[in-house]
Amino acid sequence: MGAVDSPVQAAARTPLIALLGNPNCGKTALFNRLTGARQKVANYAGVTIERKEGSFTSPAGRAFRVLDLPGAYSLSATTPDEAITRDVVAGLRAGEQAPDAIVCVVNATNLRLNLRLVLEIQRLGMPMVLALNMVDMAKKRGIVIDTARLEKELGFPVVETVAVHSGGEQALLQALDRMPQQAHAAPRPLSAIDEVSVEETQREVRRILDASTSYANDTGNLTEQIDNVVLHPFIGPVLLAAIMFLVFQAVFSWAAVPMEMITAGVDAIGQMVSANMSEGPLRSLLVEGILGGVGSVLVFLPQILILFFFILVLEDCGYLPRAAFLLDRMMGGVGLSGRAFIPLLSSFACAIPGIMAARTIQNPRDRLVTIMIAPLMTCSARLPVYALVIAAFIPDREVGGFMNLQGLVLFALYFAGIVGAMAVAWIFKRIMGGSRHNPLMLELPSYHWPHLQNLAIGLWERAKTFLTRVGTLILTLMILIWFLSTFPGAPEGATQPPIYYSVAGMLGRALAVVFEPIGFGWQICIALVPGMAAREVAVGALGTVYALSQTGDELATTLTPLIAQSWSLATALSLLAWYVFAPQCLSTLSVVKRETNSMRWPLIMAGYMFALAYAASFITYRTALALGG
Ligand SMILES: Nc1nc2c(ncn2[C@@H]2O[C@H](COP(=O)(O)OP(=O)(O)OP(=O)(O)O)[C@@H](O)[C@H]2O)c(=O)[nH]1
Ligand SMILES: [Mg+2]
Repeated sequence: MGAVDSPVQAAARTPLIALLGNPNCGKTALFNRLTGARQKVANYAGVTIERKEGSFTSPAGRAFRVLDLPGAYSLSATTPDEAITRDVVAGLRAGEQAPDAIVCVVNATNLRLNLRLVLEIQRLGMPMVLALNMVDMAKKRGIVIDTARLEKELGFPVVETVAVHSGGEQALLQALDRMPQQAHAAPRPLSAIDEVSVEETQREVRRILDASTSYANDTGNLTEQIDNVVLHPFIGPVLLAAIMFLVFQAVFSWAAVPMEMITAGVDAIGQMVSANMSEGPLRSLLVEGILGGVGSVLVFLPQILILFFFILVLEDCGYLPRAAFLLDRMMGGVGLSGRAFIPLLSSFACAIPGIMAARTIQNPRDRLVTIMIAPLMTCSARLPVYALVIAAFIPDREVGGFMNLQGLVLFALYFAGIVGAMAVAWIFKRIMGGSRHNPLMLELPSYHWPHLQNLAIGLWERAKTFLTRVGTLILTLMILIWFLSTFPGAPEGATQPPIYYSVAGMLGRALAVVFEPIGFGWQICIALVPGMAAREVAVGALGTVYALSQTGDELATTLTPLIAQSWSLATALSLLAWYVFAPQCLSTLSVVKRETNSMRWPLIMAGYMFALAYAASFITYRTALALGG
């Protein structure tokens, strides 16, 4: 395909428009509104880090393709995600044409900052529309924008949008319909942007604003008042700690009832199947393999959703960049930038989006260190393992009148991951030579109430992802594990349960040679292997392994009491320590390879995490044994 299509070809294809603007101005919300997509929207800069394409049909029946892009402050790109935006707009990406038109999205409450990029883009000489987004907030704040005047000053159409209300995109659709259909010439080269100096651009922004906006009755800024408390040097950190603490308490206390319901449901199905089928391999596959395995993972859905509920609320209301701000000093101490906060926080969901979000970090060395420690943040796939072991070994007791001991232990595990990450970052910086700590430059968005629809979509997407994982990957692995754990059967005169003699049993016993010193018996070792594909599978695998290990008639499908009987406390604690640090996710390693463009870093990552995990488990196990655990 040539870089420039002939006019005939261009007219025949569907026009491509690109949504462009500063970070956090509502591009993705607008994209979702236009296309019905469900891309992630949140109240901080740097949510979108890749181009996303969608399509829609305008009221006049014209088809459009539309691109959502990472936010950028300027097209003289500095971070890897901004570079994506620049290259897409200028048509520099291999095999991709430049967009036919640009929709510049701006935050109407912050035009002074946003217009600079608009003027830069204008120099590229492409057809443009300005979407004055968040006009609802601007009106509330008493900011009056004369759109007709703004349109005249800029020389291209200006429309008002509210990306979070249904119908808030109508004016934009109409403007797109009014755009001429014929193809335009290719954009001017990017160097056109630098033809006018930054100072000159800034003067122009001021002139346009003076002509078109006024502040009728600025009611005093609520966001500033909230920030006086939230960013207070003493109250701020205390509040942050309190919020984190509350989250972990809630994960345990709120989830109890729905978890019991799921367990009861799975048990009921298991009993029904047992009662209606005759004893044999098929019944074993269904009850111990599938229900025992999948059921023991499924039960963690409520806890995962509660954790995500809090993360989504914090993301949507605008608190996250404040937390980054509060922790900047502390992170600077180990040579990380405050910018690393959001990638690291995302890693609590899953290290993969976290590692990708590190693209928003400008300094390559800072970015690399952030990537290397991201998997030490406790991802949600570890939650089932933690929760299982905690439920089996830590009594459900109140401490100090208001804290729950189990929640406290969970908090400690998350904390251990964070402390480990900080220590590793410090060492990496020592080895690689640290860069100077630059003060954090981060835009603090206005607070707003979380949008219920965003929350609902976010939770629904989470539930769907989890259930799909359970229904596909985990189910498949569980069936595989059942087969490996069942065949070949026990020999004549066997003294152990049949699984001991199976393929999985043999593998487990071989691995146990390595893991015996940290307290893992062959049954745990069996579970560690499939846990590499998906951490939660370890729980399911334990479910199957212990169900099959039981002798006698009494078959329980509930794993908690089984492991409580079979493990010592020292083994349980050692397994927890293992899960805090061990590299157990092949997809993470492959994303690291992609993001760093080398095999070296994923190998180093796997190596250091394995060493760290073994050391931590060894110390934990030996200490616990010495103390009589
Ligand atoms: N009140 C109001 N809030 C909005 C509007 N548009 C977006 N938001 C909110 O603004 C925040 C940012 O929205 P996003 O769509 O994620 O912004 P973005 O421009 O894609 O941000 P990046 O991907 O980080 O560049 C979210 O919390 C949205 O809910 C609007 O028109 N009015
Ligand atoms: Mg976005």
